[in-house]
Amino acid sequence: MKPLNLSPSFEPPARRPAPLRFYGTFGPSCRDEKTFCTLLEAGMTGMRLNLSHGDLDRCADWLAAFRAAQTCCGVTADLMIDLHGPELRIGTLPKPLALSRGGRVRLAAAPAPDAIPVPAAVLDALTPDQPLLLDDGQIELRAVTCIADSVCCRVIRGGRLESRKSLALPGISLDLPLLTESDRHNLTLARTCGVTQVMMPFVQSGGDIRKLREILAESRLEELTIFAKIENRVGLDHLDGIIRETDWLVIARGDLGSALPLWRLPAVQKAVAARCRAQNCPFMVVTQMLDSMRRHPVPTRAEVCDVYNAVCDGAAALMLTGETAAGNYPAEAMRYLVRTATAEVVTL
Ligand SMILES: Nc1ncnc2c1ncn2[C@@H]1O[C@H](COP(=O)(O)OP(=O)(O)O)[C@@H](O)[C@H]1O
Ligand SMILES: C=C(OP(=O)(O)O)C(=O)O
Repeated sequence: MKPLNLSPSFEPPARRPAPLRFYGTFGPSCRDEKTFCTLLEAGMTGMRLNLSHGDLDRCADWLAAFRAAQTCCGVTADLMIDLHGPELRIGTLPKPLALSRGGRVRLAAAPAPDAIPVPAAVLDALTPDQPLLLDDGQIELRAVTCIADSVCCRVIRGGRLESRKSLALPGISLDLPLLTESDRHNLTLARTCGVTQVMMPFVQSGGDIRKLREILAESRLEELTIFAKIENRVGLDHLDGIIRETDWLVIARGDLGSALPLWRLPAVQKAVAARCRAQNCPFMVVTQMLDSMRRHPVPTRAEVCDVYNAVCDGAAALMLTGETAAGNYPAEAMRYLVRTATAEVVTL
């Protein structure tokens, strides 16, 4: 594997940008006024809508509840849209699929019973033995036979696969457009929906951010703050150019963790943080910060340490994803996130 062109630095942050920002993610567990009020009272400063799971117009009720909660609590919060962009995901399944180790499963471009729907570009790129990582690497498949419109895979690591989960093809880089048709449609709705910030997935170069700025300007959305997600090796290789162009950088550990051997992720996170600090670029750390709180009301010791370490490394924002979107304890998770990140330094 080519060495990453990043030198780690363990210098303490020059300054802690204040105040810290905290985000939750909309989803089935986080869509009513009461929940939003609890999150805002806990210190949340903004919500992110992941457009890979639904368009802005389909979330009108959620957005109205979020606005009502801000009025009720007397605060103003950010509304961030996370574009679909060139991210690879599986399509919609009629029902979740149970995949067992050693079993076989078919990938197809068109919906078919018991097949996983994937973009046609994925089928074209697959060759026998190519690994596929699904749902941030929870599930692993290996291509066995590849024919034009269908690929048969062996299940290496099984699990329960739900609709629209992430898909990574280690070692393969597909040339996909910066924005999808649905992204362009959502941008036309952004102003009326009160969007204040936009997250761009799989940023590959400073040029991607310049292009996004042009598109935002054409849509009269130039005031939106841009958050560039670093999610793969190409993004890491072009980090300086991306930092120069973006307003914020996002260390998006879900997809980034599938693009590298997972044990290298902590060192890469530290190195990206150091580069952001050196160039005075505010950055956000995201994904699985309090993942066990999807199922439990109290986080693990390792999770609270991860949150605090991210702040010590200079993160100016932290975001919860599945913990608020689809977890059982969204309010408790936000409370732990804010309290841990803002806990006083201890001198012994
Ligand atoms: N807008 C939405 N509509 C329905 N479900 C959603 C939405 N956003 C998120 N979710 C659910 O919450 C989970 C976690 O959210 P997120 O981390 O944004 O997605 P993912 O892990 O798929 O990138 C998603 O996998 C999905 O099940
Ligand atoms: C937040 C992330 O992006 P997504 O939820 O789109 O996978 C991530 O990859 O860490």
